Amino acid sequence: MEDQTNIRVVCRFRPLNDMESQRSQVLCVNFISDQTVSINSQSESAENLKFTLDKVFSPSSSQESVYDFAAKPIVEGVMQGFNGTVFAYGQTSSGKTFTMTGPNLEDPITMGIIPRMINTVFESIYKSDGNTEFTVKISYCEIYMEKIKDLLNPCEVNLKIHEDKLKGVYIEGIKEIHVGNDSEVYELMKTGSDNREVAYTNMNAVSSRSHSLFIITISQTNSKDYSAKIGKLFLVDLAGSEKVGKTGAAGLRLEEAKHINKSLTALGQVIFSLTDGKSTHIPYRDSKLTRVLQDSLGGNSKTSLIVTCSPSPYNESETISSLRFGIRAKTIKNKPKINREYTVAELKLLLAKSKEEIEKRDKMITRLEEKLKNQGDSILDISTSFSNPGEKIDADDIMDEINDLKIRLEEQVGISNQLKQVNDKLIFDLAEIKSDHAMMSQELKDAEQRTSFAEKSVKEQEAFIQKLVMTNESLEKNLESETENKIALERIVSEKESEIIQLKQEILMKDTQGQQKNMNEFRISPEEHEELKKQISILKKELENAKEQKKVIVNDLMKALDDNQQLKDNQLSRNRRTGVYEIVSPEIKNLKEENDELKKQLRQSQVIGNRMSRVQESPIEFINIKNENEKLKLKVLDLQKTINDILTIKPSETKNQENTELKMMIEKEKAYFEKDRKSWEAERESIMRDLENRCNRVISLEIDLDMAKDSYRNLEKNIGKNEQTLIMNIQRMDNYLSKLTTDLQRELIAKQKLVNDCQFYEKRQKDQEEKIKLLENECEDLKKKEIRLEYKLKNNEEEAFYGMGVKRGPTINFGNIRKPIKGGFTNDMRKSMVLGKINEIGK
Ligand SMILES: Nc1ncnc2c1ncn2[C@@H]1O[C@H](COP(=O)(O)OP(=O)(O)OP(=O)(O)O)[C@@H](O)[C@H]1O
Repeated sequence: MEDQTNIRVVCRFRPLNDMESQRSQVLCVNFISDQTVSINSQSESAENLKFTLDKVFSPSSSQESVYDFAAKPIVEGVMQGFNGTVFAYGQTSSGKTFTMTGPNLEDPITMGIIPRMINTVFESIYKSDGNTEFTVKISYCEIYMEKIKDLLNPCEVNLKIHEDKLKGVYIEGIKEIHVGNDSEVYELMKTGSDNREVAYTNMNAVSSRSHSLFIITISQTNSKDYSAKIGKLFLVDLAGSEKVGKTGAAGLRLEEAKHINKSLTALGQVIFSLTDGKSTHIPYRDSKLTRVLQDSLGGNSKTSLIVTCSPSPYNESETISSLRFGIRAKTIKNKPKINREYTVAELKLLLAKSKEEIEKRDKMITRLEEKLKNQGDSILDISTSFSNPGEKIDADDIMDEINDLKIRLEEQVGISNQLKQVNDKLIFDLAEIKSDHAMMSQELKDAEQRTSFAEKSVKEQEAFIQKLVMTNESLEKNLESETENKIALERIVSEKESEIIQLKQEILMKDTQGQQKNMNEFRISPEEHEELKKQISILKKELENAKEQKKVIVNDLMKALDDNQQLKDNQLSRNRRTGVYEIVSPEIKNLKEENDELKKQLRQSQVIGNRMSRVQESPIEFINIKNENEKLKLKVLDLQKTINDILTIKPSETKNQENTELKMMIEKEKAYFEKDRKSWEAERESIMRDLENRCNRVISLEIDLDMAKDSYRNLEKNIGKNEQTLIMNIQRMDNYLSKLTTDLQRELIAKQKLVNDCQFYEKRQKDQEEKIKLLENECEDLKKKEIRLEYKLKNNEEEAFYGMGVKRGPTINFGNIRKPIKGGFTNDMRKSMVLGKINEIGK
């Protein structure tokens, strides 16, 4: 018979909060003892409001003390393979979340029941002997508006509840996460809490609008005797029972409140039905909450209920109703049992016992048979002794013997039933193993497929890498040719620059002050240089021509001057004769002097003419000539003026004729001078024009040069840019290559892992196959044994009923059990073990 235990119910009062203290500092509660509390109320008598629970915690109680009393025994039970539940019930803001979770998960003082339980679980695991393998799985969900949402997989918002013979009540499809230490659990708690539905209400700044369920599943496997246990722990933080008026709920909050109150009413109904002693139907299915808590309330679970209360008179009625709820729940009886599997040793013992019993029965049967033979067919002679043939026996002895046989028969039936159960279980395990086998074969196939995919992708990547390497090579070639181009260009540019420097030097040599503005940057191309040379030679030629012309002019002028001199001499002699000489002699003298000067200057101009031939070498010469020309021009003008002045002198009548002749001569001279001057002027202008052209040409060449320089700079920049782009491309290619290499390595590792997995699965599969074979053999043996047993039992029954002389079938020999019976594992455990192994391989 299963042991029944009551739900452990405690209540916890929190301190007054700010709002309550402002209303009244007085408490509505009297702590009579550590198990009894009474509420002061105007409406009801104190006696009615006295509540005795398993424990009462005052506002000063610590988190640790609540845990030690209300939760620690539950978690200890879970470690032994029991199911356990701790749930907090109370009005909104009464301290349910504070008690269950606590304000800080990792603070040893304020941490609530859930983190403390996790600590205890892991401590127990660490302390356990090395023969037991544990797995711890966490699930976390909430029931919000009658829908179950997976808090560790928030996209699942409407999970379904199912029930099954082996698993009991469970939430289908809920995410179960394996954990290895308490920090991992805290992380999951935080993640889950972030996904919870909470809201601000008038009563609580962070009020839970849903019931939360934190589920810890602890599986244990003993590696020595293969016994296995599974304990499931439900930690439930209910949404607050609340008065809509007080919380100020409206809209969505009101809808939430309606659902909360509805599910809490259903919980109350379940508790009422469980405890009224009359109900045959327990309305677990009325709400998701009661359905999930089915095992915790009246089922296979050790359960604690923590009723949280406010000590303020303002919440007096809610406190009373919560305590009444607790009192009612206290009478619920649960039937917790260890969720375990038979060990091999236990099964062996069971079989050995059966074997022994069967042998005993066989002996008895033989003896009875012998007796029957000795006694003949008369079954009426019951005075025959069983033990000593021939001796008269007592009828009471025979009746005792028959009773004894009956008891043994019952025992045999019990053993047979047990064996039947074991057999059923083995058949079930066999089916599971077969399905596992199929699953693993599928996984193996998948793994093989993945391996072939991986190999294919590795090949593709290798081809791609090959392609990239080729691209890289061609890019490198391009870069090389670009670099060569660049070097060639640089060479050309440097040649040009040296030419330009040369030209610059040449031009600098020709540079004149004032005419040349800023020739520092002067650079021309060789073509332009050639062009310039050509122009200079043309200029030279022109200059030669001009020189020739000038020579002619100078000769003419010299001749004219000689003629003039002669004329003057004649005039002088004539004047001497006529007495005019005295008058004009100073002017004539001056004129002569001027004439001499002019001659001198003309000679000089010949020198200048020669210098002009060198003008192409230096514009300075040209300027000098120009200046001298200007001076000469001025002198000619002066001379002209003097001649004019002389001509304007009114001589005596006798002189008039000579004067006229002189005038004519002077006019003639003047005409020569004028002609000469004009030709000089023309020559000067042509030189000036030429110079101007050359300057313009130089400027245009300078502009062209600047443009060439710009395009060179652009070219250089572009080359730089191209080079940079190429370098970047190469770097990118390098990076991509190294990434691909890493990917390849990763793929290879994954492939290796897959191969390992495959090997592991293959091995596992072989093991499973062996196990299946073993189990099948064992099944066969058991079946045979069962048949034999049934047969024997039937015989015994018949024998006992009819006495001796009953016809019996042939005797079946019992075969020895050849191999020990190994306890099977549940599917969950097997999976978790596999996962554990995979994780190990992964590490
Ligand atoms: N025992 C306690 N000691 C100190 N402070 C407490 C205690 N219990 C609750 N509190 C404080 O009271 C406030 C409400 O508590 P909590 O949120 O745990 O209430 P609740 O019952 O979970 O409310 P709801 O149902 O609205 O979610 C919080 O600020 C909490 O820190």
